[in-house]
Amino acid sequence: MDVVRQALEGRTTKEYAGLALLAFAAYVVANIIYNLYFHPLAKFPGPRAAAASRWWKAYVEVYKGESIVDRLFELHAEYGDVVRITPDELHFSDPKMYNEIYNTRSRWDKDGEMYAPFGGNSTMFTALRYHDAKKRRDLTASLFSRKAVLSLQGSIQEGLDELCDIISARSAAGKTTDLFRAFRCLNLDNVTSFCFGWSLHTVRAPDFRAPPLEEVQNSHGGYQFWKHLMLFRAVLLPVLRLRFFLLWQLKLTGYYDVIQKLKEQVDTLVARPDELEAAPHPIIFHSLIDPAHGAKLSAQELMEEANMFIVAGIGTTSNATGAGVIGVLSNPSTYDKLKTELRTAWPRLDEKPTVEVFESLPYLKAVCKEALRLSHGITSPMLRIVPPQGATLAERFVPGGTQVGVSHLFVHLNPTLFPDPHAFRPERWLEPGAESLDTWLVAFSKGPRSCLGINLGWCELYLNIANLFRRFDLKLEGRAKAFLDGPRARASGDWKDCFLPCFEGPDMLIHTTPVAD
Ligand code: HEM
Repeated sequence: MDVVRQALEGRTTKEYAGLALLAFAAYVVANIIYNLYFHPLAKFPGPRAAAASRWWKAYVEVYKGESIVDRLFELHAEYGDVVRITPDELHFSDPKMYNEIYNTRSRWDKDGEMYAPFGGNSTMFTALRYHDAKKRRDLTASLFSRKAVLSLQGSIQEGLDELCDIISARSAAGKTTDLFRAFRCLNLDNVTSFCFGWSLHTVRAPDFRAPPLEEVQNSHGGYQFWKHLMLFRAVLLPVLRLRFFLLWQLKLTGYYDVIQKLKEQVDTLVARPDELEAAPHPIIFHSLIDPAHGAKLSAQELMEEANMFIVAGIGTTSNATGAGVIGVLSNPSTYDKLKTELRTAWPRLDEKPTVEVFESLPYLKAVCKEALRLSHGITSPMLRIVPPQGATLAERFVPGGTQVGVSHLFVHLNPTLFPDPHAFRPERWLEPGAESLDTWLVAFSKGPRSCLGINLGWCELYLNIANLFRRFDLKLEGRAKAFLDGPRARASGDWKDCFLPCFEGPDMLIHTTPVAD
């Protein structure tokens, strides 16, 4: 210490700054040398720049604006089944590793950096530890059971009826419809009415350009920035929150409408829990607020949990619907088979079948599975932390603390499991032995952190596809947002990986003609 003190004594500010810079440079160099030669993952293959520093991945995702999944396909082709893509992170390409990492036995923590941009770790989705998430999950799980979802299918069908009326009116006026936007609106309305008992009726927005959704869509690009820049996040997130707060105070429209409505509801229910009785059906607040003992979570936690359901529920379901629509329209024989099956099961338009009937239709089911396969659910590798004792993955020992993941694309686009993987081919789910493929449909993920909303997601998807293709003749105008027809060299086609796929391609404009019975 004396040596350090002597070295620092009597220096000018400039010299102090120089020394600090030198110390920092020495730290960076030492860190790089450690990462390359002495780190427990040093023997795993991958680009040297990626092994040296986290900045390589940040460079690809933030500076170059690329999807890491595209790089991962190239890297696995070069280095094999396991690739080190940051000093502490491994990605696996073998679909079998998906089941090793995301399964009911393993209760590995989520990675803090990946989930931090969604705001703290106070919700079920962002809680890093399994036990914390489970406590929250248990509170609302019954609301998302198959029985509960089926009992509320009528309200989802009502929303679809309104959407179909709007599409019919547009068609009568000679307008095409951006079905990607239309279904995002519908899914937002569904999530709020299912979870909170009210709807903003965003399907009524002109051209389905609902301000809350346009804002969410435009803010997706920021995800990679916030994920990587820890320092920025620590300093800027409070500033950003202040901005949100000010905008909200100024009563600007957009996502603040949603937050405002939620806040009014939460404040009312926390103050007067007996008002829950006025809800049209069981909602999440029945589970989170006990009329006898008050709220189980604070008002702030209730708000965050509620907001999380919206974030989790809109993009995923509408992406799957979009992939289904594009997929069916990309092949005339798929279109004809689906229409024929739907017409037989639903002969009179005014007698709408239930979702249980739709679930029994083999071709529709295969279309929905193919839509989920090619929309992927979540596209980023969902990083999990190997527990302290380490684990054996792909026949190699992986030390505790390592971030590991398998992107859904490496399962869904695996050519051995799904030959000609980019093709939308529902028939693959109907061929002999196809039941075994179900294991590899991982759009909702697997294990204890898999999707809580899976029953709602399936129910919406069946109803969306069935109603659209039974009630309208559809024709794609030009090229659409592509899940399927993007350049094959880029696995991601027209989207960028922002946790979910974030679309950059042209609008999904569809000519719709209402059909008579
Ligand atoms: C097709 C539709 C959907 C797909 C493909 C999907 C996919 C997923 C995936 C892959 C996860 C795991 C995320 C991770 O581990 O990082 C997840 C989690 C979750 N999803 Fe979904 N989701 C869909 C619809 C919904 C809906 C409609 C809701 C509810 C409104 C919902 C609520 C949730 C919640 C609460 C979690 C967090 C579970 C936890 O961490 O324990 N999802 N979803």
